[in-house]
Amino acid sequence: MATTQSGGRKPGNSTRHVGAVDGVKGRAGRILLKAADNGTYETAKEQETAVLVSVPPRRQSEAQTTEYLDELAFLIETAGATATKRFVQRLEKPDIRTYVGEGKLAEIKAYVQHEGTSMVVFDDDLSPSQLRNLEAELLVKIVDRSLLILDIFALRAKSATSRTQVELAQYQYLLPRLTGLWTHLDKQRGGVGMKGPGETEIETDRRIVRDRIAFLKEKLEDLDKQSHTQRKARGGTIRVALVGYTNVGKSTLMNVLGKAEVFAENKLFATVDATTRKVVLDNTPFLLSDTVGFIRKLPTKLIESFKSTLDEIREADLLLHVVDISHPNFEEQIQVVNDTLGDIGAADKPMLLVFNKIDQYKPDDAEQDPFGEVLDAEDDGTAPRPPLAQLQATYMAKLHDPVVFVSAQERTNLDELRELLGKRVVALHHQRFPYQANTWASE
Ligand SMILES: Nc1nc2c(ncn2[C@@H]2O[C@H](COP(=O)(O)OP(=O)(O)OP(=O)(O)O)[C@@H](O)[C@H]2O)c(=O)[nH]1
Ligand SMILES: [Mg+2]
Repeated sequence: MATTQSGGRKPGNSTRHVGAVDGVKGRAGRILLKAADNGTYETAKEQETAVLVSVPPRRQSEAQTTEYLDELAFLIETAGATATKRFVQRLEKPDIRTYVGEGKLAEIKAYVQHEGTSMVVFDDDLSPSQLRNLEAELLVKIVDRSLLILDIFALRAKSATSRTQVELAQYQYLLPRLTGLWTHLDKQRGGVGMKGPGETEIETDRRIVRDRIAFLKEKLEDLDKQSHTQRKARGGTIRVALVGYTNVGKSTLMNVLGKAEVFAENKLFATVDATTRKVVLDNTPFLLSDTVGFIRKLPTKLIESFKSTLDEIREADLLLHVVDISHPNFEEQIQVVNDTLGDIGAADKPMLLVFNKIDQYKPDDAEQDPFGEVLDAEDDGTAPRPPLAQLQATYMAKLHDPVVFVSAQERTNLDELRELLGKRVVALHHQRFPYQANTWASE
């Protein structure tokens, strides 16, 4: 594994930006864990370590900050490294030069050098100049949120389409960052057997990257035409898409509803490729698609390049919005999903809210039966966790729509979900195809 050691860079591949080496070769490459020359990915022999850094606004609660850092740690773990330390600095906004202030930067540097940490991970996107300054100062791999998410997507993407989509997003991320990343290294290098790239080489690389972006866009258009034709062929059937925050249990639900074998794992972005299965409820067949999960601060370039995967959502007749009720931030996650649906032009779709993982849900009084009485919550800055019955009533009143509480894993209340889903599908079917019988005969 090409790990950049603390305090010094390995000659060779680390003189370029972390994404560049695999990128210029022209395939969606891993960034944190480097691909071997033969194109296979090494399993980490020695785990990479990461320091997490966040600059929350002053008004953000302590609990919220911890939640966000927990999520970042989870992302890092999913990418194959371990978070060993967290640095938080409350600022009105991040420092324009180095994201954190001077004092905090010195603190981080001291820690990284002492511990030999392999990378520093930032819970936001860094500007090209911040990235350059931080690399020059900390002398280890600098990873921002987009780079990290792109890396996980590169790890997960399996189909030709999703691999092309990830690769496109990686190049788009890389392009504006090519310049700075080279120049500061030039200054540091000082000629000890490390002949650095000059401006001409940067220009050449930029051109290669631009060409590659154009090529990938074309390739995606072709792939898109094919999948559009495929989707059109399914024209006479109601389409339902599972949507939701990452790791809420969409694939698990797909497996139990669609009797499919979809990869589900307690890691973020287990699913990057959309999968579709035919399901029959109330004698009405429909197509159920499992889709990629959303996350806060999802890189916009990634959303754009994932257009054809997201078409699965845009073209659906009904969305099954899965929520992990046991997550302390589930309400914000609902909001992130709704906002992202808005961004991709799928905000006004009929939706059924499915609250999953009720087996893991603990109301504030853990002794209490989850469907029991309301109790006062302790004020520790986190939202109170009322009993499920109360939550259900609140959401049903708010949405004027039934909501279902299930455990996909424990198979709890799935009949209720099937009944509700079946009714919606039959209604949509009659609406869409008024002259068509809703039986297998029509298929
Ligand atoms: N306790 C509990 N765990 C569940 C339940 N449903 C799913 N899980 C677990 O949650 C984790 C994530 O499940 P997935 O089905 O992969 O979630 P996903 O929404 O498809 O995630 P991404 O594809 O990463 O967006 C897995 O470890 C599942 O076993 C549930 O009802 N209860
Ligand atoms: Mg999944």
